[in-house]
Amino acid sequence: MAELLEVQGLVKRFGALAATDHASFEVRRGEVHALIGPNGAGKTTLIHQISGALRPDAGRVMFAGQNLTLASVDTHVRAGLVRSYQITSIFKRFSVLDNLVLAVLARQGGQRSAWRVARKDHVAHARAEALAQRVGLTAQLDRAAGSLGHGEQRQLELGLALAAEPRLLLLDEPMAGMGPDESERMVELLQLLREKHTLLLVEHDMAAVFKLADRISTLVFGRVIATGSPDEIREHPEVRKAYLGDEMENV
Ligand SMILES: Nc1ncnc2c1ncn2[C@@H]1O[C@H](COP(=O)(O)OP(=O)(O)OP(=O)(O)O)[C@@H](O)[C@H]1O
Repeated sequence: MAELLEVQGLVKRFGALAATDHASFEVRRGEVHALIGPNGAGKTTLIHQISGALRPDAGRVMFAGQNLTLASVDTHVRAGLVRSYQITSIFKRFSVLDNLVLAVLARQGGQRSAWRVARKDHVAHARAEALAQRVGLTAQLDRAAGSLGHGEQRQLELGLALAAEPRLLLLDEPMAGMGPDESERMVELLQLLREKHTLLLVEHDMAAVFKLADRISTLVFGRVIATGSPDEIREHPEVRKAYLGDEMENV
């Protein structure tokens, strides 16, 4: 089966407002899938439901054949569905290396004997260094995480998410608050990550989305009105009308 994630008719109501209103789309194994839409369309609410942070009122989340609709965030992470960009997960006074080591150890779970702990520590350090290299932070290993620039902190968050060995990585606005250089570096990094991971990203930076995505889903008023290739989405009359008029001029 090509689909890794199937989002089926997700509904989330806040009082009278349906923030997601029977939203459905699928993410295929190995693709970069972008979720776009105007402010308030329900993108974050949808990502929260997919990652397990928010319980849907109706609908289903199927991941690799497993029904995760009502499962906890931990269960999602164990299944390989991991959300990045949780700035709180960085220990700002700890070094980059220590942050990554902790993330690797958290993934490995508890072991008892001192010999095992020592051996695990050695392996964890090696993994942490490899992760730092994957996210472009090898030169920053000993720096306190809180002293990193904004873009570098986002790189570290990616490294922390990768420590969980995700099959699907959810990225909520990875370019937010970045200048053009930092954005470009993040696009390059995501291009590298796509070789090993399926990515689902919510992003307002349309240049980045159209550069990276294999397929794009457009959310308007809580519903997915179109899913398609970048060319199909660019030309889609409803998408242009609802969202992309101004945003699309340069893509
Ligand atoms: N906890 C909440 N309680 C009440 N209303 C909420 C809550 N969370 C979101 N909403 C509302 O649900 C709608 C969808 O919000 P959401 O943040 O999911 O949209 P979004 O597409 O991510 O927007 P943006 O692009 O601006 O981040 C909005 O009208 C928002 O005000």
